[in-house]
Amino acid sequence: MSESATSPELTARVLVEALPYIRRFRGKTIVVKFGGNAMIDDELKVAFARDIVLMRLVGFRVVVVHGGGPQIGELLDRVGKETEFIQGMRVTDSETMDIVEMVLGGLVNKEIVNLINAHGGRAVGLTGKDGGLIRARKLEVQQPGPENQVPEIIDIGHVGEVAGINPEVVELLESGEHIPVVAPIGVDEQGTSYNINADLVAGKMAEVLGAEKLLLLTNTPGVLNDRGDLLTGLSPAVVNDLISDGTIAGGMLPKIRCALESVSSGVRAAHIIDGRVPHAVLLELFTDQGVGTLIKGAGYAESVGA
Ligand SMILES: Nc1ncnc2c1ncn2[C@@H]1O[C@H](COP(=O)(O)OP(=O)(O)O)[C@@H](O)[C@H]1O
Ligand SMILES: CC(=O)N[C@@H](CCC(=O)OP(=O)(O)O)C(=O)O
Repeated sequence: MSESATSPELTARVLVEALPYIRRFRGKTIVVKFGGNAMIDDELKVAFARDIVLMRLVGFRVVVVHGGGPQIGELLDRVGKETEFIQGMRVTDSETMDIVEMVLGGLVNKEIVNLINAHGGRAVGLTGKDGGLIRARKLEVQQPGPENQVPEIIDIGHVGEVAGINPEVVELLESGEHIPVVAPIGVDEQGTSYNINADLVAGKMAEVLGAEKLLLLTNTPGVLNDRGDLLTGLSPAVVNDLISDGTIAGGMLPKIRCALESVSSGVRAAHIIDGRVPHAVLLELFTDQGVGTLIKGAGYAESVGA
């Protein structure tokens, strides 16, 4: 249905049907990760911004964490710098780190803030440096060697993982009904900057804030098997098998790992959903028509009445 194909009756029905979902999630924290690959279409970006504004206005405590991989790649390309990924992580030397910081903390962060504000929200952009939000440590990447040999640890530069999150600044913004928009850059005790995969930041943010839901928007319908079927209700054992046989690879690795970790640390549910579908966030939150891959945590309630 196109956005204009509505009638007053239909609008009223849709609003009434949304009521139980609004009651369920009002006052609860929803962390939404907006992936770089779902962020390249202007209309989708506007639909996303409107979804976020609506969520906040009906009383959900929404935190946006964004990526920007394709946008970083584009600028690196323009300046003639090659880039490489190892296990879904961008190898980041000092020069690349400067570009990452400019693109994520500058261009991408401010574009999202601007869009949300243009549609009536009150977004405030942050990197992990602001208010000491994200403490990082260098990520150790293990490259599996031949059988029975100790895996080799390889250095991929300024790539970090989350050592800690200080949620004070986010809580302060939320209490003023602002929408925090977080770029995945962290800093260690020495003040060194780190490029952190945005999925990892979103997962930890959801854990620390005790989120009801973690929504990871990406550019596929969810986790797919080797025949391209959508998989859902995945357990850690099944995920490990899918990683071992290479079905889950590349950018899906950090996504699925952080989804599993977040639900085992108290987040009620993590969803990997298709950000190319207009209003994917609203479809997930306000309807029973689950989209994408759902990973349930303890205490996940199946129905809105629960
Ligand atoms: N089993 C899988 N199911 C779905 N996507 C997969 C799978 N394994 C690898 N991928 C890849 O992971 C990509 C999503 O990760 P990524 O490109 O990092 O997205 P984002 O920019 O949204 O974080 C998909 O486009 C796909 O190419
Ligand atoms: C270490 C690492 O790989 N960092 C990512 C950060 C951005 C990101 O995660 O963007 P997407 O969500 O769009 O993939 C990068 O440099 O691309």
